[in-house]
Amino acid sequence: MSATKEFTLQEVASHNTKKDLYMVIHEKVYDCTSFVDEHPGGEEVLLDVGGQDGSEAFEDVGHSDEAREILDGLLVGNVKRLPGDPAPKAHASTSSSSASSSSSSGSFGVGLYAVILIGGAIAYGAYNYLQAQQAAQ
Ligand code: HEM
Repeated sequence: MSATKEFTLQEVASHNTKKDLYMVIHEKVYDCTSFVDEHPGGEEVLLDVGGQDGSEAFEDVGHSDEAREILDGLLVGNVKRLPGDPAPKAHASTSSSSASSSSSSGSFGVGLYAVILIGGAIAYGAYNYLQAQQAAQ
């Protein structure tokens, strides 16, 4: 396997049909033609990103290690960025979105505790008040 071949984005973009399907994932070029019919997620999603950068789509699904091994087998080369080409897609989106979702669930947990504590304090205060009222009679 020659993984040293370089493809420009324009070259990758010309391989965008079911019978000839390349895609870029994390700056590497993969020939997915033989895999289209076998993809457990269906051929449609692969054709959608055919000839383009599928890094985000691939990572958003949270593919398994097995999927990454299959990907390794489809490698045909590296991306050659020319001046004026769009910058590589950031990989950070998955980690930042998971961080923000975990922090928001964290603050929900704190809010829940606050509601329980304040509710408890009010109930305790009301109980004491009623006791004092009864004692005064
Ligand atoms: C050549 C690149 C790709 C390979 C080798 C690949 C491989 C796989 C494999 C092996 C699975 C089974 C579950 C797993 O092991 O994670 C899977 C599931 C899936 N893939 Fe991909 N995939 C590729 C690209 C994509 C892209 C670009 C998308 C776009 C959204 C996608 C969407 C999905 C979805 C939605 C599933 C879940 C199917 C289900 O569980 O019903 N895949 N893929």
